[in-house]
Amino acid sequence: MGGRLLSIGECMVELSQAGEGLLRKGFAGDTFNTAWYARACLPAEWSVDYFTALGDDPLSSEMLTFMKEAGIGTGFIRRIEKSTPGLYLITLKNGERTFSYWRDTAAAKKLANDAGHLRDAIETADIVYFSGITLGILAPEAVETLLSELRRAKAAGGTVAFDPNIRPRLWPDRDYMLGTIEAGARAANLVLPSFDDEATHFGDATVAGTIARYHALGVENVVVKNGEDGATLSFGGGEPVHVPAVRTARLVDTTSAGDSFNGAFLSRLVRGAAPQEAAAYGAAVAAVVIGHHGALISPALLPG
Ligand SMILES: O=C(O)C(=O)C[C@H](O)[C@H](O)CO
Repeated sequence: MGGRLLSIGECMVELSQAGEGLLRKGFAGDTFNTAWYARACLPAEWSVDYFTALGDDPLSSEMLTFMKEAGIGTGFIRRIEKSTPGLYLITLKNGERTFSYWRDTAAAKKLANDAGHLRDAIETADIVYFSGITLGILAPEAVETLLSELRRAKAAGGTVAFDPNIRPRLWPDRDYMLGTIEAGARAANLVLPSFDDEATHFGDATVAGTIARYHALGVENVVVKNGEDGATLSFGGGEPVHVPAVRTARLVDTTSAGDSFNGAFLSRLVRGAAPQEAAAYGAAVAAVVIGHHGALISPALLPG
């Protein structure tokens, strides 16, 4: 049986290294990356839609075509006059990535300005996915609009999945950032944080500490990703389960490791796989993704 996954956030123009003095242009952004990997891993009976706002410029049109060609639904994407998409550049040091951004005026900042439009998209989805980056690019009123629609979906019995994906540069101050990430988690029933981010920003000493903190906020299901130390899952009050990472033969670029894990994990979970089995698949997909440059790799390279 099929269904519909909706991912909400910002897709940017991505510049990644392509040899001496050359940059490759791609399109990526955390929630879009997750949509991409979910699309690649789900059967055709499932649809995957992306929700954002784009400009009316040629690059926005190119991005839309790219999404459509990947089989991702673009029917809810609004175009905003005289706007352009954001852009980011990946700089690598031993495979570990750093990002530089040009996104302050991106059309995506207006994605949650229309509550009715958000509701139309969210109401018909079986699972909705968003991140701390989605919240970080929005004005406070728009954060509230988005979160209230997500709370509604959760109350109606839907799955709302959230990756805190903490990017301090997006936020005006630390307290607002942490408070808004917590509000995002409370609107969700599945949270997929990365331990290094949580340790750095929330001060968690252990993975168990991260799990306990999200359960204390009322989140039912928590999946903590911890790089090469694997993932720990705590579902519905059961005992936490550890799933090891899959070793990669060559580490090229860690961009999108967590996003691809999320997409592959959700693609199995929504079809009834046990969380542990879904996480093992997420780990296998992420291990392949970090062997290549940029956030998105060809679906043909992914394990089945
Ligand atoms: O950092 C961001 O805002 C991005 O969305 C860029 C990358 O694709 C993303 O961070 C990878 O997780």
